[in-house]
Amino acid sequence: MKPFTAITIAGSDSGGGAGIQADIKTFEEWEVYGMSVLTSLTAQNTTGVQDIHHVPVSFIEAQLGSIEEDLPMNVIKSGMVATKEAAKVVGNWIARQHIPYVCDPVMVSASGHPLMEEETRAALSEYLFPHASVVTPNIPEAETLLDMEIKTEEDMEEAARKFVDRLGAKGALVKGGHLNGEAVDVLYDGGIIRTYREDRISTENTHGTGCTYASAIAANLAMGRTLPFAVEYAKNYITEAIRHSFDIGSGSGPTNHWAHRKERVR
Ligand SMILES: Nc1ncnc2c1ncn2[C@@H]1O[C@H](COP(=O)(O)OP(=O)(O)O)[C@@H](O)[C@H]1O
Ligand SMILES: Cc1ncc(COP(=O)(O)OP(=O)(O)O)c(N)n1
Repeated sequence: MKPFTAITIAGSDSGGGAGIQADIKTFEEWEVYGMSVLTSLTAQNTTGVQDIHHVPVSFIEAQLGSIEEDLPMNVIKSGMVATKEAAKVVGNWIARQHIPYVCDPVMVSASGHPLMEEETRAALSEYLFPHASVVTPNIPEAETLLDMEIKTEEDMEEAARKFVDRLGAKGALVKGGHLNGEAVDVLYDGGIIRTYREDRISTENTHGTGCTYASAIAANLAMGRTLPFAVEYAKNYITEAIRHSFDIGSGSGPTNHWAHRKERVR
C-alpha cells in the first residue's frame, strides 16, 4: 500500500499543541503519512515560549536531502522558519519539488513571543511565497507583511489579493481568528474570492489553531483535492478541533486533533 504523504518544515513545540507536533497529529488524522524537517526547537507550553534553539542550516539541508533522496512527497507545508538563511535554503529546495506547497508564515506565538527574526520577513517574500500554492497568514501576520491595517472583511479581501498580486503567491487564505464576531477566513486563488464562515466558539484553548489548519489544508491537497475544497474540509476540521479543545495547562490549551472522529467532518 502506498499512502498519500506530506512533509512539514517547521519548529518543534515541546508542549505538543503547535508546530511539528500539531502538523504530524493532523496528517495522521487525515490518514496522510507525515514526514518532518525541524527548523527550530522551542521550549514551550500553554503559557508561552521559554526558550528557542535554531537548528543549524546545514542540518536543515541534511534533513531535506534525506527525505528527498528516498521518500515520495505529495505536499509540502512550512511553519516556523526563523532566519533568512533557513528561508533561503528551504525556498530553494521547495522550488525544485514542483508539488503543492502550503506556507504558514509563523511570526509570533499567540502568547506574544517572536518566532521569527525581524530580518526574515523580507526573506519570506523573496524565497517562500513565490512557490506557495497558498499562504495562510493570520491578521497580525498579514498586517505586518503587507504594512496595512486589517479591520474588516473587505480589508481581508484586499490583503488576500495583495499576497497574490504583489508578493507572488498562487493563493492566499487570510484567517480571521483575531477579529471579533464570526470566525471568517478569506481565500483568493488568483481567480475569485471565497469566504469560509463559522460561528465563533467561546474558548481560550486555541493554541496551535494556525498550524493545525494549515496542515489539514496540506493533507487535503496531498489527497488531490482542489484548494477551495481543501480549505472547506480543513475549516470544518479546525472548527471541531477548537469546539472540543483541551483544557490542559494553565494557559491557552491545545486544539483537539481527533475531534472530527465525533463529528464525522471528513
Ligand atoms: N474562537 C474561535 N472559534 C471558531 N473558529 C476560530 C476561533 N479562533 C480561531 N478560529 C479559526 O481558526 C483558524 C485559525 O485562525 P487564526 O486564529 O486567525 O490563526 P492563528 O492560529 O495562526 O493565529 C481560522 O479558521 C479561524 O477562523
Ligand atoms: C514551534 C511553533 N510553531 C508555530 C507556532 C504558532 O502556532 P499557531 O498555530 O500559529 O498559533 P498559536 O498556537 O501561537 O496560537 C508555535 N506557537 N510554535
